[in-house]
Amino acid sequence: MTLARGIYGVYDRGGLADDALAHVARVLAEGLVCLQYRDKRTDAPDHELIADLQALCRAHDTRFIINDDWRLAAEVGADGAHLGQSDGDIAQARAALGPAASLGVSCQDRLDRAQRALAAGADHVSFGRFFVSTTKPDAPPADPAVLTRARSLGVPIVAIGGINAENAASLIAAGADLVAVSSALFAHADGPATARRLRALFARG
Ligand SMILES: Cc1ncc(COP(=O)(O)OP(=O)(O)O)c(N)n1
Ligand SMILES: Cc1ncsc1CCOP(=O)(O)O
Ligand SMILES: [Mg+2]
Repeated sequence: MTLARGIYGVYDRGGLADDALAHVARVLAEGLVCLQYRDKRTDAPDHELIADLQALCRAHDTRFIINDDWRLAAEVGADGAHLGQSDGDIAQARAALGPAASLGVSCQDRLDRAQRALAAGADHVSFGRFFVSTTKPDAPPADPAVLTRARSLGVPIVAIGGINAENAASLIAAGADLVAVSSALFAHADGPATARRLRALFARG
């Protein structure tokens, strides 16, 4: 299913003091296209938390996406998965998740990676990081010009990395259809206000 333009939330387990579901609900109430569950702390998925997040997403008409592990995404009936360059086989993921699933792939600043991902079955591609990220400090930097070049691919383009309400406009202007945001939404008390401001950027067209 094609992702609409807007906010792509990344709920990162490691960045949160606790699993503040009430905060997540307030952010979702501002209108997110999708929410990714990302947990780099353990290989053992927290099924209770996943179920809670999934239920919140359903209630807010937000697609629920699992990072790294397409098997887990299939097992819990998520709406999709996000795979990095070494997170498994994209064609296998598409076959397991079905044609309606949202399947995204990280391409850093490489259009050739995006082309390969789309040929293998991805339906959207992600570039970045564009700004310094506390969530993934070692992510390699990318130039926003890649977003403009990626428009030629004709699929939803996601930008990620250190994005907040102050710096997102430049990435949207460069060609991003979605901004993937973690800490500015989920590790700060003003996350709901940030979501409101980000949405307003997309409403401008
Ligand atoms: C929307 C989105 N884009 C990129 C990433 C990064 O994925 P990856 O390169 O596999 O790194 P990890 O997030 O797994 O550390 C992402 N998660 N989401
Ligand atoms: C997963 C990931 N991949 C590149 S940057 C990043 C982290 C995004 O989180 P934040 O919005 O807090 O920088
Ligand atoms: Mg990954």
